[in-house]
Amino acid sequence: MAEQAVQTKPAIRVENLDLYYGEKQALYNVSMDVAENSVTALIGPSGCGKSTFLRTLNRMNDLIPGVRIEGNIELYGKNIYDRDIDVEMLRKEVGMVFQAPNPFPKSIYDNVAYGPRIHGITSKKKLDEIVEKSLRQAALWDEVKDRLKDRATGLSGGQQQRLCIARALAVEPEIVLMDEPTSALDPISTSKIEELVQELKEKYTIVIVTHNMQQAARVSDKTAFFLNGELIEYDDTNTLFSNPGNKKTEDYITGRFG
Ligand SMILES: Nc1ncnc2c1ncn2[C@@H]1O[C@H](COP(=O)(O)OP(=O)(O)OP(=O)(O)O)[C@@H](O)[C@H]1O
Repeated sequence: MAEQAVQTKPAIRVENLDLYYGEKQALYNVSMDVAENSVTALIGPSGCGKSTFLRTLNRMNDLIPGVRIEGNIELYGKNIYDRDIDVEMLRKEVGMVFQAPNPFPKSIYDNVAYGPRIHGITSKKKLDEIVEKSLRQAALWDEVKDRLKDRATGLSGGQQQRLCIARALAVEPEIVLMDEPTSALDPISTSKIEELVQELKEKYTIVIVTHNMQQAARVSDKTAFFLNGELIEYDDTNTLFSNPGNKKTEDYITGRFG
């Protein structure tokens, strides 16, 4: 019997996605599959729709008045825009890390324990375990283990961003969305986050918006190039950067515009 190729289901499947802010269309017929345990980078010039697209994946655009979405987004085969979707649960499954580190004005411990507490975990022992595990996963534990009760806002910018990653991981998401997570950070903190992204894909599926093409090339398995709300090219990162299939991609990655 002929050997059959193993078909792995994508973690995320986007089909024919259009998004409008009022009258203005910001995404045009975007389709994309994202494989589990991979890093996907979204690149493109300012205003091309990268952040808008990222936010559709955990329905963060729902919070913006006048947004209209057509098309389908499935997470493990389930349409996340179905009526019966619990958006709170969706955002637990699909965590998010933002451009500027935004820890709560609470202790380091309470920042990480925040999500688990909201989801009903009260046992001190269990919370201690989650806090330690999440901080370890975010490569921050050793730096903060002796000052968990200190205020998070006293950490450096890079540490705050790793804390925000730990906070996102504490509720055990499947997918982590990152919107330019290093744009406010110095080069050393940036490389720490980049290393971390590589480690995290063992357990999580990561979609990251970046302005920095070198960063996309360093951290991602697949890259999606957006222009004026359209997905122009989506391919293995090596292929997209070394042998782009579209002239517009080539012009962008060689710095002809952007
Ligand atoms: N809340 C909003 N209301 C109306 N229009 C918006 C809103 N957010 C974004 N847009 C518009 O949608 C388009 C895509 O914006 P988006 O922020 O997704 O692009 P981007 O590629 O992430 O840009 P940048 O790299 O500058 O963050 C732009 O034309 C932008 O002006």
